[in-house]
Amino acid sequence: MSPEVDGRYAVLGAGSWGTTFAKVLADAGTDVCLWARRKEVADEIENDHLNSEYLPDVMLPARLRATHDADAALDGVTTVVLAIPAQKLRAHLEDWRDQLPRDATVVSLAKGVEMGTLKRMSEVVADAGAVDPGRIAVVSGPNLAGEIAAEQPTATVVACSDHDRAVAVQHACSTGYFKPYTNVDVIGCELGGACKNVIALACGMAAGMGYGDNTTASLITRGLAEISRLTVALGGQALTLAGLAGMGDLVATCSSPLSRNRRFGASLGKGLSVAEAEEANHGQVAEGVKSCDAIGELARRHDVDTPIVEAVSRVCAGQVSARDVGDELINRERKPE
Ligand SMILES: NC(=O)C1=CN([C@@H]2O[C@H](COP(=O)(O)OP(=O)(O)OC[C@H]3O[C@@H](n4cnc5c(N)ncnc54)[C@H](O)[C@@H]3O)[C@@H](O)[C@H]2O)C=CC1
Ligand SMILES: O=C(CO)COP(=O)(O)O
Repeated sequence: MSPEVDGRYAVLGAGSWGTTFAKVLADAGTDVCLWARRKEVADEIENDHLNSEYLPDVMLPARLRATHDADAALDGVTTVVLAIPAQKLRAHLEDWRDQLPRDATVVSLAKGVEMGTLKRMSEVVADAGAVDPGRIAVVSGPNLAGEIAAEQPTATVVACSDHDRAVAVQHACSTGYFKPYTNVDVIGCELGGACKNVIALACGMAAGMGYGDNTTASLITRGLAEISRLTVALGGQALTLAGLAGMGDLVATCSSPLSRNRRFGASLGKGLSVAEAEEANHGQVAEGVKSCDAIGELARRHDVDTPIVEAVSRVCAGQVSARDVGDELINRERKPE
């Protein structure tokens, strides 16, 4: 049975994207409660309609409720939205598994691949949360939280193998500034979101070294080729990557100074160490730094060539400088496009 379009939502995770997505839901008229790991963050959102740490300039809608109590947030919901960093999702889901309502749609916002298991986020949700894959949706697209929180027009993709569930989430998060499309290709949408973070690191490195738009465009386009090959090898659709969750997100993340992954790469390109780059990102997550190894390993296991991902992994592991790896990439074997 498909859920009600106007059901109750819990958003778990009150960082930049969780808070912004909860605002989108509230603005769409959806009944939504946001769970924050820290009590003071929940209290500030509930009482002052502000998340000063992640979105200091944004007044949140009064109808958006917040709590530090996950049980209270999950009570009676039809849809659970997970806005936790990729590598932390499993541990949280194991805690929440028994509280997830049996028929609820579970939506993953995270863009990553789990280290060690090499699982996509929907696979982690199925596994750690004991959720049937037909109930799992992902939201992915060119969605820099700060711009959406400022109500700048943006499109996205809600992907679920159960089209009715995708449509229900689409309706619940449609506003005058946020336009969701549906797709049934969960694999393609997830890989688009996870892999573009790694390509954004590469673009950041190039920018940090002083290179301009030709280098960025070359990395975006060859990155898209890597992501498309991997997606097809894993059973997704190449065409998905021509859409919002592929090219769309690559363009936004690889070009924007707001992207944490691009900023992290720029720090490395300027010669900072990984630890220094982390500090420069003020503790905010740059998912590609962790996911790059898992994506590279996934590609090797499926015999897919991903030279940019491999290059980024080696820089993030401190094995080689961004400049040396750039030279290696440009001097690779010449071949047809
Ligand atoms: N910020 C953005 O523009 C977008 C982010 N995403 C994805 O959404 C996911 C969440 O990202 P953001 O909200 O931006 O991250 P963030 O760094 O802004 O916030 C992370 C949130 O997770 C919470 N959290 C819960 N358990 C945690 C733990 N064990 N360790 C660390 N943090 C924990 C933090 O308290 C915080 O509220 C990521 O996978 C990211 O790639 C996707 C689209 C846009
Ligand atoms: O996923 C994002 C935009 O779509 C956010 O990118 P960053 O995590 O690099 O900021």
